[in-house]
Amino acid sequence: MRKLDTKTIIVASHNAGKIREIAELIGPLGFSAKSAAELKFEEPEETGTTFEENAAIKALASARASGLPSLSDDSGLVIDALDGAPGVYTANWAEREDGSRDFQMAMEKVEKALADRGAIKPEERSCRFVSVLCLAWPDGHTEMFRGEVEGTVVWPPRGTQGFGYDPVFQPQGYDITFGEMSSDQKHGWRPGDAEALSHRARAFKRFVETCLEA
Ligand SMILES: O=c1nc[nH]c2c1ncn2[C@H]1C[C@H](O)[C@@H](COP(=O)(O)OP(=O)(O)OP(=O)(O)O)O1
Ligand SMILES: [Mg+2]
Repeated sequence: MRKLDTKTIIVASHNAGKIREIAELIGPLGFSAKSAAELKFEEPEETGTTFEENAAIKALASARASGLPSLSDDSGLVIDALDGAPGVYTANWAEREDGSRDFQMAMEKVEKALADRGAIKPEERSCRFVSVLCLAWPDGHTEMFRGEVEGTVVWPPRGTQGFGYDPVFQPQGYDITFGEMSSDQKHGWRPGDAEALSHRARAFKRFVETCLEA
């Protein structure tokens, strides 16, 4: 296992919501973070069939382009009643013909798929958000960190905070969705805390414990 040996890190993402969340998580740790989007790096094709493969593709592309350690996130919503869909294809479900994204449409697709399967009761709508963070170095070394948070798909969508599918995801043990949470609440973690809430904060906590702490 390799420790992070620079104070500059590239966030290997083009998703503004994710970049903001990773910047919030990393901020208190004293790193300067720049994103692949800001640096105008080309988006690599996500040809993998697992979160790990896609996370590695993105982190390695950014590490090679920048010459700096790069942290990617590959994430998605895994719904039991849909046999794990949309899973690694969570972003694709939001894609329109012209390549732009529409998450309102994506959430409606999810709801239609669940209704078609007769999944109406909360216990029939169990799901989890998964985040795999990959830290890659320019020499090709990688470290992976996975975080998951269990929850339920709710309908209609609630809340205007967060991004993506947040308005339809209600984490287990809460009566509000990620869309109704402040980002601090959604992370549920600050450096030193023993627990985190979101999939991304849970994976990030592992990254901190593995690559930053002595
Ligand atoms: O906390 C989250 N709250 C709501 N929705 C989320 C979250 N985390 C992932 N998601 C959904 C939306 C995203 O579009 C897709 C991941 O797709 P994924 O390919 O990993 O990310 P992306 O294409 O949006 O950005 P990029 O690949 O440049 O990092 O799952
Ligand atoms: Mg992507």
